[in-house]
Amino acid sequence: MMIVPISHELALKLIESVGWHSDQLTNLGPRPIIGSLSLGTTRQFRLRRVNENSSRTISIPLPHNSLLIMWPPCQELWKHEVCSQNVIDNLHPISGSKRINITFRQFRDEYTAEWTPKCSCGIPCVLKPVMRGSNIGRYFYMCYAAGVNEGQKCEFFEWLDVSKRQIDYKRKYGSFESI
Ligand SMILES: O=C(O)CCC(=O)C(=O)O
Ligand SMILES: [Fe+2]
Repeated sequence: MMIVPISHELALKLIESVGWHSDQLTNLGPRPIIGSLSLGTTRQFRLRRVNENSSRTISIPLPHNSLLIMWPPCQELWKHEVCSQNVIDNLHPISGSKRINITFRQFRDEYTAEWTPKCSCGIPCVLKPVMRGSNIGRYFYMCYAAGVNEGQKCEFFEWLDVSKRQIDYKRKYGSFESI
């Protein structure tokens, strides 16, 4: 059983489709667990590896009342999408062609905006995993623009020290809820 504290985010959305992405780690922290409850019409949830050029994908149908859990390191190693679909032959008796998605995410206390460094452009950085080489498994902060728009970025770089972040948080606020 997993108890979800009320500080955690519940996002309720009408999701027809969402393109290839990994969920941003910046406010979740490394290795998040993300739950996605589907209601209404069935959609295909597709996964592909971040670093593979091949078009190989895994497809998982998300029928009414199903709970998909993205365990770590899903966000680090995989991208996901929810495909739009021809709904003529896939109507739910109540919602028809509509799908409602409730996403459960834990926004960890020590990864709020307060703890996110700002890059040389003056905007909060994004948190990224190292995907190859000797530092694989570590995380670093980089310019937000570099993450979304290669070429228009500053060169800001800062390692995340997970243990130090937890210690700093405890020192400042005295308690630690998100372990
Ligand atoms: O609709 C879903 O099941 C997943 C939605 C999603 O990937 C997201 O909100 O980041
Ligand atoms: Fe997502």
